[in-house]
Amino acid sequence: MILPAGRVNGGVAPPSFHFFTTLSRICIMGLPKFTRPKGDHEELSCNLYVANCGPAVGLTLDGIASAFSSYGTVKGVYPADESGCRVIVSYCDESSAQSALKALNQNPCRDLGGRFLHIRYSVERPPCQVRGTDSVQVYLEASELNIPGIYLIHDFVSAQEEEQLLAAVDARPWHSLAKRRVQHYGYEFCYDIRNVNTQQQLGDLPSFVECIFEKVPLFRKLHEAADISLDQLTVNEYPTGVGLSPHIDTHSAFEGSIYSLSLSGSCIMEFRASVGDRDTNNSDYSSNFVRKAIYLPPRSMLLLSGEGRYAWQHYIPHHKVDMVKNTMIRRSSRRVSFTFRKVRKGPCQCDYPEFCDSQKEKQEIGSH
Ligand SMILES: O=C(O)CCC(=O)C(=O)O
Ligand SMILES: [Fe+2]
Repeated sequence: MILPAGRVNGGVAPPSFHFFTTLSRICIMGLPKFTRPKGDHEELSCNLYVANCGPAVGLTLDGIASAFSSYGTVKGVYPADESGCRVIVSYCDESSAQSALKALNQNPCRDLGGRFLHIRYSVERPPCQVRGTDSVQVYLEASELNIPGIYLIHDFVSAQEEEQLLAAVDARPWHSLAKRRVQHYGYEFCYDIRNVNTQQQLGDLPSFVECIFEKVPLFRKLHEAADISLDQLTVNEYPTGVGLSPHIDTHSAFEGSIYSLSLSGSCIMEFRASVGDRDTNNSDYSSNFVRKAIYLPPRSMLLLSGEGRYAWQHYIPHHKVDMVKNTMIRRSSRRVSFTFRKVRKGPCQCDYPEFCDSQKEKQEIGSH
């Protein structure tokens, strides 16, 4: 089923929705109006910045509000950022905030399971940040992204198929990378050269992926080249909060269509493309890039093709909580993705030479 805009995960609340809140009252573009003070600034305020506290450490915003209400009337509790472990507690008056800070800062909080809180008076976020320099609009539908060649189908596999696919990979050996685990089928992907060794075939893709292949033609309605034969599979297992650095899958390694199925947990995937002059000394994610993001719920299948595959970098931010349409979605204990690709046998001849290692190589040889 392809999901209509405005619903998350088929309208069914995933477990992480226990931890969501509406931020629109105090947020602009997803960033709260109040933030952590810089240095040792200690000016009395009705708003407290509370660290080591929030949905990512198992506390609900309601539970936090209730614990802080012992010291005065709490107007609201809001995520301070996307980490899920820092909140703003807003009181009606400064004296309540002062009492709470004195009682709870660096002390175990009995009403929050004995948790040690780190509390400061909060300050107003500078106006440039309130405008949201680091926030990026997260869409639910690929069509809203407006990047040619990117498609998403929700509920691509059933909950039962998801369970079977996870059981199948969990019964096989994982290979540990620094922050996540992987399995490779068909051909091994070598991270040091960001390419595959085409001389070394690992065998056919395993039979447990047949239920996925049967449904790939569903993409034909969206994209005419959808029935390409895929021969390489990388399974990634990301623990909570682990993401993936910005990259374009090497053109010379894989052909045009890349499919990625999300299982077990959700994440947001961001896309970025450089605009104007690129400042090579500035590696800041938000500088000189146009950025867009899409929410990938469990059981959804993403297709990267054309411009979206060849010219846009994709990556998964390292967040424990994703902000989606003013809703906080806590990442679950793991996300497992199945990325299917077709190994390229000759050089890439795409229309994006600027991003193409095959065509750059040719230019370099030509200029010698
Ligand atoms: O986990 C995903 O969905 C994406 C993986 C990916 O981009 C890659 O392996 O190149
Ligand atoms: Fe990728």
